[in-house]
Amino acid sequence: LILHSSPLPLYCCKTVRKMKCRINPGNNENCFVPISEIIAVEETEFNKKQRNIGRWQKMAKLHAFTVHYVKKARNHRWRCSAATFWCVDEHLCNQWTQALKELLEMQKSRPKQLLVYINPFGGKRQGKRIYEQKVAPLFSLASISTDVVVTEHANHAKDNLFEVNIYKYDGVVCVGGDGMFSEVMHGLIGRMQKDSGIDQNNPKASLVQCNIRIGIIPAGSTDCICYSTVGISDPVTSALHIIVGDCQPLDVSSVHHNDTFLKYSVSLLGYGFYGDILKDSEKKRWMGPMRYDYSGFKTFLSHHYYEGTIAYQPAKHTHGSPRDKVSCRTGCYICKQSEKQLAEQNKEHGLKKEEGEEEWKVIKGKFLAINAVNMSCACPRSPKGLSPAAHLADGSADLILVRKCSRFDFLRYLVRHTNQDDQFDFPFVDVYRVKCFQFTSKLSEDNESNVMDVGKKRFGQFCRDHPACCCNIVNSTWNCDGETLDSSAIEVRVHCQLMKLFARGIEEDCKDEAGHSQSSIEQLL
Ligand SMILES: Nc1ncnc2c1ncn2[C@@H]1O[C@H](COP(=O)(O)OP(=O)(O)OP(=O)(O)O)[C@@H](O)[C@H]1O
Ligand SMILES: CCCCCCCCCCCCC/C=C/[C@@H](O)[C@H](CO)NC(=O)CCCCC
Ligand SMILES: [Ca+2]
Repeated sequence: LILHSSPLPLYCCKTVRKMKCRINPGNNENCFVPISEIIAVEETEFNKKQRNIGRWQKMAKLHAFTVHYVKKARNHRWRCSAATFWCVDEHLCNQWTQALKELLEMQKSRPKQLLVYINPFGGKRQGKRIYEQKVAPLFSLASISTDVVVTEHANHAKDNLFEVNIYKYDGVVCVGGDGMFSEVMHGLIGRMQKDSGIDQNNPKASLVQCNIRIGIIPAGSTDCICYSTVGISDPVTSALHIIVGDCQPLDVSSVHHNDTFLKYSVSLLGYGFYGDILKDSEKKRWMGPMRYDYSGFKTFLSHHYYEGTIAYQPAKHTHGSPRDKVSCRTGCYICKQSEKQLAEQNKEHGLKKEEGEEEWKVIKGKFLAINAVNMSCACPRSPKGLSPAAHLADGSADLILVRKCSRFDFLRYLVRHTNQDDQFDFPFVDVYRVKCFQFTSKLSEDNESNVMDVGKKRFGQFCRDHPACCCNIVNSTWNCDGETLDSSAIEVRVHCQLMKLFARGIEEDCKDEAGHSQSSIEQLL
């Protein structure tokens, strides 16, 4: 929709929230709105205030309609803006309204019915207010009907997803943080496997893709998944991505221990530093999002390292590397290629044979942190994330090994998560792009081979009681997307594009001076 240069005698006024378009066709300030970014079209009553503009004042009767559309602001923020058009010809006005409504009806990827779960206790406990004040009015404007469940306890959403008729919905929305998203994801993926007769406890099982998209309205403490897939943690922006029906496939890792399914992960699987932060911060939930800063500082000072063995299979199917200078962006070429290649491989060889044939690389050592990330893990604390070049949907994870080093060096490493310097450019940091890996701690290896004597056990207890001790005898815990895992020995496999989000990845910022996006010219009406 080109707002000012229509050949028809339609006029646009700067009504609801300033819109930079003019009725003068000679003016250069065009405003392009792709149909895909129109939120709604409404017949509008022309009130006295609006009529009271110069030459139109004398006209007898004016007919009008309003186009609500996505306005892209800076830093990936989206807002709902509106432009009202009017003319004297009622038939012409109706024709425009009808034509635009028909075009909107043709946008088949838009959701019509959503199931919404709100965690009232996530983050700063604002979930319910955020949904009611900022999101529900937009859904209603876009004629989306919703069934809303305010959760009453942890796992409420997950359990509910095994009971309801999920197939009548076009998507599931979670209002909360990464933990709430994880619940909904486990519910949906688990339900899909159950309905297809797939045993989640089999680490080699080919999981069934989940085509019901999840939308995240950020109201948590880290909101890493939202930030990494949209570029900002902002409820209105996320609601608009849901309304326009965006679709972003996402890799999911399955985590097993001895043929028992533990959890799925989409963002961070962290042992050592991030596991210890999480374990400590759980006791401080009352502090809200601040708990991570408190526990982060404490864990940094404790400077614990852990001994163990990692075995991994490199992700040979993907063209990218974790040291690339380019990041995953909307319509990412590498993600598309990986998807194609994996599909071909699976067709030719079958998954089991392929994995069985490939070599495993083994690394033993003492680590301050072992992090496996399926996406960059960008969040407001670290805008480029733990692995800036990680891809959302390439079927691989970046395995980051931070070996034992001095506190000062570890601090230098952490600080690089917040600036433009390369956090992998340290002799004590290694990063690999993998499709699966296994970890066993030295302690559990020793336990299994029965070499652990009583003295060591006592020493282990001593170290737990004295966090200032950096010794390597106690186990850490795995932080799986913000939840702790019970087992330290795990087996992880990345499932390429197992699920989909209402998002489009991070868009390249290409704003003109007026702040309008220049993309999607082909889609213009
Ligand atoms: N009504 C509820 N009462 C208690 N816990 C809940 C309720 N609803 C959901 N939960 C649990 O609360 C946990 C944390 O929620 P959420 O992720 O929304 O917030 P957060 O932990 O502050 O944010 P983040 O995960 O981004 O750090 C989730 O794992 C979820 O299982
Ligand atoms: C001197 C300044 C140093 C600053 C260093 C900042 C580095 C920050 C990196 C943040 C990476 C977040 C990864 C995301 C993990 C989420 O799945 C998880 C659930 O929400 N959050 C945490 O575990 C919470 C993790 C909180 C970490 C602080
Ligand atoms: Ca990935």
